[in-house]
Amino acid sequence: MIKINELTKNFEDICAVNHVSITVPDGVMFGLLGTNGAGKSTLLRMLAGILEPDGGDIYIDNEEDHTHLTCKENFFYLPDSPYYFSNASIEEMARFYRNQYPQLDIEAVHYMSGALNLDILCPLRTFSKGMKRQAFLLLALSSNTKYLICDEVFDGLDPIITEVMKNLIRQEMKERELTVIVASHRLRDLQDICHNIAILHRGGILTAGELKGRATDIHKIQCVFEHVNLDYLKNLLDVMHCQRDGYFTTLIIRGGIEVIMKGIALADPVFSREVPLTLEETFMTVMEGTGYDVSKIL
Ligand SMILES: Nc1ncnc2c1ncn2[C@@H]1O[C@H](COP(=O)(O)OP(=O)(O)OP(=O)(O)O)[C@@H](O)[C@H]1O
Repeated sequence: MIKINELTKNFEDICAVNHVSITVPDGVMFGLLGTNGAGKSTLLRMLAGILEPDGGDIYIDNEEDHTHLTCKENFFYLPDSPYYFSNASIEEMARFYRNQYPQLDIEAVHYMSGALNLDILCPLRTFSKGMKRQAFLLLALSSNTKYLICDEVFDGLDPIITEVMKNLIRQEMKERELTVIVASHRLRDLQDICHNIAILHRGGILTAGELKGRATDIHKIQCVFEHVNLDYLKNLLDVMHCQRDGYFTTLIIRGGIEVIMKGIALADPVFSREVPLTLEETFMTVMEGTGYDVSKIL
């Protein structure tokens, strides 16, 4: 388990990460979402031990000093543009990574490269962007680390390979409790694989919680009213977004679901029910709440 407590990083007068606290349970995929410049990469780089925090603590499996060698063996950090030697192939990179990750499974590298139709001996510089991403993801998964930290994970992958990679990651999470922390803007790709998310903005956390549970405390309620009094509802509940479409009124509301449903019942609906909120809707609603111009994102 990773526990981040009040983590802070400044670059001169920019506060890139501002007192962020997050807990990442074992065996899950944790998605870090946020606008450009929100602080996602900086947070990941501190987790990977590349950047020194200015404040706060990182506990890995209850150990505070995660720069310790045994901890490093448990971390694979995959940056947005991974480094490789000029003529290196997948096989050479596997041998290089084996110095840091003695548990790296060379057979798995061969198997996955074959399954993905990647030439294991071909220089990586001749690969397309998506092929390079596949190569580094398979190297990362074969390294058998407990934690995989990715700055963008499915970027550049076509829809079929994205599904293949998701399945490989799911398998590793299930079989050996691999924990993946990923910063990404590809919300649709994260929707069905992330267990937990945190939305960052200007270095701080806007919301965090389980994606499928109700821990984010944002709910989407579809209602039909004979006579709707939106002002009444807005006074009663923290209505973040409201859309009317024919008979239907769709409300996105922050708060506990029981309180929300009781509040809606007071407005005397003909019909009301909670419907699932997509990751995009969660993100847009949270960002709208900060006054962010969401049209910049879409
Ligand atoms: N090495 C650096 N020197 C100075 N400022 C930096 C440095 N790295 C990041 N920053 C600043 O810190 C803030 C957070 O940057 P970061 O790269 O963590 O954002 P991000 O959420 O990953 O953004 P994006 O989605 O665009 O990749 C930005 O304002 C950025 O300009």
